[in-house]
Amino acid sequence: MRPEPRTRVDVVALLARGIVVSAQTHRSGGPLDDAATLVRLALAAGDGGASAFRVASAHVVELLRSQTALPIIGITKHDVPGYDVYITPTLADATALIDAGADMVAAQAAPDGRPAETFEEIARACHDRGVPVLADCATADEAFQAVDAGADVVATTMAGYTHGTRHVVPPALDLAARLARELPVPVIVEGGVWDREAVAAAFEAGAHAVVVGSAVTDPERITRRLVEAVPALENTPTHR
Ligand SMILES: CC(=O)N[C@H](C=O)[C@@H](O)[C@H](O)[C@H](O)COP(=O)(O)O
Repeated sequence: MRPEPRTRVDVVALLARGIVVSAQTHRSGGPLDDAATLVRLALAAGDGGASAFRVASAHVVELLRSQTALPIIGITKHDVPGYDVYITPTLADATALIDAGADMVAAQAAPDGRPAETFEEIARACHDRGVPVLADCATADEAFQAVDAGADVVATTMAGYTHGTRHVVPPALDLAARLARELPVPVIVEGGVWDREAVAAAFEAGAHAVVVGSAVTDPERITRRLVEAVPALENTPTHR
């Protein structure tokens, strides 16, 4: 369901004040590690009001594109030996996502370098195709550099997940608030949003949109969280 052509500005505007649902395989080889299943998860989230989707791999983008006109943020995830960057590390990854119909490409800010093209080169190539780029960042410095390199949007995705930010417990609302104050581009809160309070706090911090993944699309974690809340036997009321 290819939408009418959208400008970069249109795509960013379509995300405003929405919940973007990230439908990704959370465990490789798990029961949800299947493109058609992930697309159904995304579409169900769309029925619940998701304003856009974030999905991984050109194949999933293509399948989802055939069934929705809502904006799709595409990523690829793969390890590159010798580098920390794993979210859309190369231009070939970005190009494949655009060819598959992604409205926006998300790529990780990589302060320790990328295997081939720079973030700036990837952003320029996406812009040449009319596609905006989101920078998945861990720190304010990464976000500032990404914007200088052409990022249309920044997200707090990596805060708490890189060597230097292990102390951060997502959602990284302080980071989001600082970025919203200091950057000329919209800021997305992504990572660790599990409840309505976190959604409200993210928008309070100045978020343009909020990306929610596991809390919607990872039944293993959702279930484990509830299972862990079962009281120990001695605290359980006795039934006769
Ligand atoms: C750090 C990293 O690799 N984050 C990934 C980015 O695509 C996904 O694994 C997350 O699920 C996504 O960011 C949404 O976050 P949460 O699942 O916490 O709502």
